[in-house]
Amino acid sequence: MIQPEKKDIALKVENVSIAFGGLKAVDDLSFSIRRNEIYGLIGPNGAGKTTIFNCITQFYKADSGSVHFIHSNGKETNLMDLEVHNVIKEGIVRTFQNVELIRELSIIDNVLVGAHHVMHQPLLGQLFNRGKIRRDEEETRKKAEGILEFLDILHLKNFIAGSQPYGVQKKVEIARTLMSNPDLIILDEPAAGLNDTETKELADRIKKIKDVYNATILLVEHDMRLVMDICDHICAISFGEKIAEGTPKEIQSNPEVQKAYLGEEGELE
Ligand SMILES: Nc1ncnc2c1ncn2[C@@H]1O[C@H](COP(=O)(O)OP(=O)(O)OP(=O)(O)O)[C@@H](O)[C@H]1O
Repeated sequence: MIQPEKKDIALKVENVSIAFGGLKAVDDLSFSIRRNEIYGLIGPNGAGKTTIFNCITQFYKADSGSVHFIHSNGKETNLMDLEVHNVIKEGIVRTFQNVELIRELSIIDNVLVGAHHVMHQPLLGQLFNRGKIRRDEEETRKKAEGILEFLDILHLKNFIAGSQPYGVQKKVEIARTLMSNPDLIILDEPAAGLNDTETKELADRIKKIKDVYNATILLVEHDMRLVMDICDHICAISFGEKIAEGTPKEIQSNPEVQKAYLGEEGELE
C-alpha cells in the first residue's frame, strides 16, 4: 500500500498494545488514517477491534504506544494525554456496538443531547444572556432537524426513540454524533442488526456523511459487503495483530486475511 504523506493523515495509531490479565487484546498495532477517507477495521470475533476503538477514544488507556490526532490546521494531539470526556472536544465522536440512546426521550431530544458540550454556558452567562440562549437553542434545534432530514427521519422527530425500529435508532445515534461537527467519526458495527435494504441505505449515508460533513470515518464492521463497498482503506487484524492493510481489492485477495476468516460467517466476497 502507498504510505500517506504526513500532512494527509488524520489519525496515527502507533505501536499500541493493551493486555487484560495475560491476554494481549491488541499487540503492537500501528495504522494511519488519511483525512476525509473511510477506513475499515476488520477481523474475526475477539480480534481486538472494539478494544482498539476504546484505546483511541481513551475509554481504555493503552499499556504502550501512542494515538495522535492531527487537526486540519496541522495541530497534533496525543490522545493518550487526554481523559475520555475531553476526546470529544478534539472533534472525535463514536457510536457503540449496541445502540445507546435515551429510550424514553423523543428522537429530536436524543439528537439535541449530542450538542450538549457545544451548548454549555456558565451559570452567570445563563442569567444575563437569556435572549442569546434562546436564539442558540433555536439554532441548535434547526441544526438537529437538518441532520434528521439528511438521514430521512425528520418525520419521526417527535416519536419516542425506544419505540422505533432498530434501523431508525441506529440513524438517531449517527445523527447525534453529527451534532458536534465531528472531524473523526468512529462507528462500531453500524450495520449490525440491519436488514439488506437498511444496510445498503446506511452505506450510501455513510459515504454522504463523509462528503457533506467533510469528516474522516473509522468503522468496525462484520458485514464484508458494506466494508468492501464503502471503505477507501482497510486494516485486517487477528489476535490483536495487524495481518494486512490496503485497499478493499488488496484485502480481499490477501491470503493471510482469507486464512483468518476461514470458517467465519463473514466471507470475503
Ligand atoms: N475489559 C476487558 N476485560 C477483559 N478482557 C477484555 C476486555 N475487553 C476486551 N477483552 C478481551 O479482549 C479480546 C478482544 O476483544 P474485542 O471486544 O476488542 O474484540 P472484537 O474484535 O471487537 O470482537 P467482536 O467482533 O466479537 O466484537 C477478547 O478476547 C475479549 O474477551
